[in-house]
Amino acid sequence: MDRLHPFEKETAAHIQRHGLCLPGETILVAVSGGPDSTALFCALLALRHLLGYERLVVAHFHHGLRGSDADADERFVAEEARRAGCFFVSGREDVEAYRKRQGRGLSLEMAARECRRRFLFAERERLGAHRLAVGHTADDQAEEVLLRLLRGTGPEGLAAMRPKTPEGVVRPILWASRRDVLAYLEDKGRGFREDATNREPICRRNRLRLQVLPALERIFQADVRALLCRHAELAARDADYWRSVLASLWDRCALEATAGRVVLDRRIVAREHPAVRGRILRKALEHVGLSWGLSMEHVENVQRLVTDSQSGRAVVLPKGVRVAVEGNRVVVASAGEAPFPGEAPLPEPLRVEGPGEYTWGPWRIRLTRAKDLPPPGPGRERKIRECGPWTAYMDADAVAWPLQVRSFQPGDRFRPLGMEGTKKVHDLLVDAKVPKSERALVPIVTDLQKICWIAGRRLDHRVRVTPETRNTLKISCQKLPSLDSPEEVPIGGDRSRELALECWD
Ligand SMILES: Nc1ncnc2c1ncn2[C@@H]1O[C@H](COP(=O)(O)OP(=O)(O)OP(=O)(O)O)[C@@H](O)[C@H]1O
Repeated sequence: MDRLHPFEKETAAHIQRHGLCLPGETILVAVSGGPDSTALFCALLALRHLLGYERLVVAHFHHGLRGSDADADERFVAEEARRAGCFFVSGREDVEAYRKRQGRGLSLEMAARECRRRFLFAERERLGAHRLAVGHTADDQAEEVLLRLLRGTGPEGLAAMRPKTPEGVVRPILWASRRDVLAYLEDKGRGFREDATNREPICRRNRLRLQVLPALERIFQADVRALLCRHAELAARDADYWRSVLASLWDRCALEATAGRVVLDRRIVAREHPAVRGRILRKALEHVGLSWGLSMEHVENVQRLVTDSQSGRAVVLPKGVRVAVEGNRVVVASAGEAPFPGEAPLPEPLRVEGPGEYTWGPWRIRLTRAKDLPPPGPGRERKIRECGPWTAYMDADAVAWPLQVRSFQPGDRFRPLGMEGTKKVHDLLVDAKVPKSERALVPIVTDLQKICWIAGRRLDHRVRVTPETRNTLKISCQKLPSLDSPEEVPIGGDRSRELALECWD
């Protein structure tokens, strides 16, 4: 122990304090070649005998970005592993291609992270490693706390990165600042690779690191990073407390909990303090798969439903999740599940990659390249005017692919064709007297950015066909016959005129 560097001693203490690894385990160390993960690898190597690991395996992921620099990073890490006598594994994926394929509006940073995680977890599984060690530091933690605070994640989110996660990811140098890391590497005479993009203010995280945190430290004349890390520790302690409170409350109030459906005892939930009620409702929403994309307003709406609404009322949340109150029960149902017995489940969102025929709920949706439109002029205007409310023509070049067909979600807004400002979709449906029970079945066509078309109602201004439009998409919806209403919804109707006139405003 005496021969250990202070950085290594501190890392050993952190590992032991949080129970990050046990003797006899195999650890997969994720090494980018940057200073943090190089220091992590170096410290874990030095602690190998003290902590009694069975094996250290080095994993490196090549993101297919940054050209020859990334090749050199891979060679550097492979060489470090070879010199230390450790087994080395590497993986590679074209992140840009992955991002395009996913079409979820992922940033390059997010796509890189997803690809890297997939690779690291798959390798851990394949090699039977017990832990996956990553080189996050206290500086990364401070950035993460600030990012989450500004994203409005709520108190639990401020716990940010934990030293150890339920999936077996461990962060042995989460205690260390970047300054500690650099001093350690210098003392050990270890080189590392530098990613030049880390020094450019190209994404929010980099801007926080390079501009905001230094400014805050100047203004407050304090170690703001350490204060933010302290917040994370306190928030983690509170989050652990809440977890145990919620577990026992869940046992009392969850009457049923399957993969897509949770039924809670409304009397118990309504009696609780709003802070507890909000958390138990969030837990139920997480249970049916809704953890991201929930705003505070969504949770407030659900709270109000539980405390103030009459039986039979429901609210629709992102991803088509519905919460309904029925007598003394609160039913939380995922998109494919029905909240009330006998009620049709909401259709799952439908991804539309290109022209073709699709089915979404009770609708047949046809998307074609509009070859039937005459060139710009009165003929084209007439054609659009006469297409009826269940068909729309859109400027194909104004659309960010892929399209999606989904139900109305609270907070949905769009700019109806011909209007100056935006309008709430909810208000549009209410004004159009669409019965509440049918609102969720109105097909809403969106692209990667926003709403494009509300079938039967309005097109969004952004995707309208103009005299400059070169490529046009034609989309139409037709209701499939059902046992209750064997008639198909007629195509056409009074709104066709209105729509076409708006088109040329
Ligand atoms: N290309 C990669 N291959 C393997 N592991 C990686 C790679 N990129 C990141 N990691 C792991 O994820 C951790 C956090 O990644 P992040 O991009 O935040 O790196 P960082 O804080 O700049 O660290 P480093 O200085 O090690 O690059 C890294 O410390 C490392 O353990």
